[in-house]
Amino acid sequence: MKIRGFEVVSKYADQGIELPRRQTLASAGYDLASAVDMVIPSIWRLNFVRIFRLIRNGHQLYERDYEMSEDILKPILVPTGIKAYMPEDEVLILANRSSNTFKKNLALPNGIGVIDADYYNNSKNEGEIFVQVLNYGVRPLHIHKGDRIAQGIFIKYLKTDSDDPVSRERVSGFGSTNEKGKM
Ligand SMILES: O=c1ccn([C@H]2C[C@H](O)[C@@H](COP(=O)(O)OP(=O)(O)OP(=O)(O)O)O2)c(=O)[nH]1
Ligand SMILES: [Mg+2]
Repeated sequence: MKIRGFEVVSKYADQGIELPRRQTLASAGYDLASAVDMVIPSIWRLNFVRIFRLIRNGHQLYERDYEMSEDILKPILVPTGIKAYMPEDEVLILANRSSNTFKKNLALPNGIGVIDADYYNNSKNEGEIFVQVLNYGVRPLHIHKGDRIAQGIFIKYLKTDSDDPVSRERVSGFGSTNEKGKM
């Protein structure tokens, strides 16, 4: 019987994606790895672009410059090629690995990632888990396919006496339940 677990999303089938594992008997987190090779640019460099625009515009920041720099500064999404299923009253919490901050200057800007049970197999991206990251080091960070990037911890969550969800299902993720739907 299926209760909770991980699966490879169909986009990455037969691409050698391994299912997340715990490293030791008493490790809480299942380590999630990057599904691709990619470069995470340094936020300093990105901020430099913003400052450069400021100077170029004679210290007058136009609305479009704000918009552009905000776009540039969006966190990078690292695909994992993995989806997680679990009972409705559970959630998979994505947490950073301590070694990411100590060795790689890599932060999860959302603090923790919340992977809802109903994200699994959603019609937009099949429930693929993405790890939001920011590289606060000064150099670009090269990530290789298979590098462990975050850890996922399954936990049960509680509901209030007057619990009344707005909708019965989710469409996708990263702002899908937002009325403006812009994420
Ligand atoms: O680091 C993350 C955080 C979230 N998600 C996916 C799973 C989660 O179920 C969905 C929605 O996340 P969340 O509820 O944190 O974002 P939101 O901004 O509230 O979006 P939504 O309106 O879709 O709930 O996005 C990830 O893949 N990685
Ligand atoms: Mg949400």
